[in-house]
Amino acid sequence: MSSAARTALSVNLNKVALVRNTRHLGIPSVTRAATLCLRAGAQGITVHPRPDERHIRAHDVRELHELLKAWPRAEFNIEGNPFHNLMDFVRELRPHQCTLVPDSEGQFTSDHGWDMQANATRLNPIIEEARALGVRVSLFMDPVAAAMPLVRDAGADRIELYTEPYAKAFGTPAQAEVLRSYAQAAQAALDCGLGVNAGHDLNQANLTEFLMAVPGVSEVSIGHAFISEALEQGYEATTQAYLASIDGAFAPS
Ligand SMILES: CC(=O)[C@@H](O)[C@H](O)COP(=O)(O)O
Ligand SMILES: NCC(=O)COP(=O)(O)O
Repeated sequence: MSSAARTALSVNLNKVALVRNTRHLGIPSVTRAATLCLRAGAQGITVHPRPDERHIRAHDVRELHELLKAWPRAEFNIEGNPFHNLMDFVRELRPHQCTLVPDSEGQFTSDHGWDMQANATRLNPIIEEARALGVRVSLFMDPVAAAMPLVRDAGADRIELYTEPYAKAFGTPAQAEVLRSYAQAAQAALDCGLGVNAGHDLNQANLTEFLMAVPGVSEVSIGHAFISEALEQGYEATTQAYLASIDGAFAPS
């Protein structure tokens, strides 16, 4: 195993809640999904409580916060737009990490990072408030190296690289060039003293090559593919498969 710090797996449970919400029966259970993934070795849980509550609802966030008290080594990451409902959860629950995402209220899914030229000034007090509450702050970002000093100057602790463009390029001739942009953005973030997270459309097929190419990834948050695969393999086997994919990136070459 290389000396590089191992990337943590944070399982995003949005899609468990999405299925749960289609009946008034409370199943599949979000908290049971979290328990099974944590038992299998996942290092964290992520949720994105969108304002329209299409999937994760406020009670899910509170129930997961309570559940995670029994898992002191696991982290709770709450994602959202800080100018919508995210800060209410940050102030009430003080999760280990909040990830600020520039989504509109009705957006189909997250599909871009912050424009720091346009938003750094209004983000700074939000970031300072969350950090004063003891919450690590990560900004959802496109892989643009030149933006990383602006993230640092805004006071954030980490970035989360938005990885859908990589997922789309995976397995195509464009993969190597796209990966270079992620590696350069990650290195620029590290050079600014920022931590590096990554997420969106990562899966068992594309994760290892991403982590082998992109330096210093502290955490990957994975949901849609993970839950899709868990429907077939189960939570335990799926968690173990992702942990093995992460280990594969750090195995001696
Ligand atoms: C920010 C991001 O890329 C994802 O974490 C996001 O949570 C996906 O949201 P949906 O699950 O609503 O597509
Ligand atoms: N921040 C990314 C995340 O939490 C899950 O994204 P996805 O795997 O559902 O695309």
